[in-house]
Amino acid sequence: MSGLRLEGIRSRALGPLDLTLAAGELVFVSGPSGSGKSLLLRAVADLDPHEGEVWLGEEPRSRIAPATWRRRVGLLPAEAFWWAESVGEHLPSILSTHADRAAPEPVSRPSSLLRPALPRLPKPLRRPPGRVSNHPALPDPSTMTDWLDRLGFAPDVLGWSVTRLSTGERQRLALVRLLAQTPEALLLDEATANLDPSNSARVESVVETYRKAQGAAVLWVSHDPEQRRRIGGRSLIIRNERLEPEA
Ligand SMILES: Nc1ncnc2c1ncn2[C@@H]1O[C@H](COP(=O)(O)OP(=O)(O)OP(=O)(O)O)[C@@H](O)[C@H]1O
Repeated sequence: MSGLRLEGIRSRALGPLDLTLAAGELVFVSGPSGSGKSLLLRAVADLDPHEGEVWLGEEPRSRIAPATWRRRVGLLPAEAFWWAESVGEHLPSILSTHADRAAPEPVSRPSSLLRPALPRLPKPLRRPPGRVSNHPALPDPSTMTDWLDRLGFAPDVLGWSVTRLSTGERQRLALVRLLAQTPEALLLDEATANLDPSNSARVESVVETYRKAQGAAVLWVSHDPEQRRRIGGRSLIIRNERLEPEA
C-alpha cells in the first residue's frame, strides 16, 4: 500500500503541478480536450520528457529503474498497444493454466506468414526464493480468470487473435493485462471511453475492487461527470496548465 505524490511536475504545456494521493485513494482528472490530461499521466509514468519528481510511498522515481517504475505505477493508455499474436500471449501467467481451453484460432493469412498462435510459453513468473522485493506477488491465475469473467470474457478469449478484438474488447483486456502486473498505483486514461454502459460498469467494478484490495492509489482521467459522481472520490480539473478542484 503506497501513496503517490507528484512534486513540481512540468511537462510541455503543463504545470508545475503538485498532487498527493493517499494509498487507496482515487482521484479523477478532467479538463478540455488538449488541456494536458494524457501528458500528466504520461509524465507520472515517466513516458514523456518532463521536470519534477514523483514518489511512490517513500521512494522517489529517480531512484527506481524505469521498467520497474512502469510496472509498479501502471498506465492504461487510451489506446493500448498489442504486440503478440494471441490475447493469451499477453497474459502468460494465466494462459498456462488454461492452455487446454485456449485453442488457437485459424488465422486468415498466407501460410508462409503463419506462426503457431500459442508458442512455447514462458513459465509463470515467480520470484526466486529468498530474494527480497517490495513488489507484491503476482496475482493468482484464478483471480485473473475472475477479472476476465467480470469483464465479460470466457477463458477461450486467451486463444483469440488480437487482430479480431473490437476497440472495447481491447480496452477491457488491456485492463486485465495491466492488473496482471499488480501495480501499486494505477493511471487510467479514459478507461471506459469506448464502452457501453454495462461494460463501463464492469470496468468500474473491477478497478474499484482492485483499488480496495491492493490499497492502490488511482489517478483516473474521465470525461464522464456521471462516472465521477457514481464512483466518488476527489475530482480535479486541469485549467490553465494547473490542477484545480472541480467546482
Ligand atoms: N509529443 C508531443 N509533442 C508536442 N505536443 C504534444 C505532444 N503530446 C501532446 N502534445 C500537446 O499537448 C497538449 C495536451 O495533450 P494531451 O494529449 O495531454 O491532451 P488531453 O487533455 O489528454 O486531450 P484529449 O481529451 O483530447 O485526449 C495538446 O495541445 C497536444 O497537442
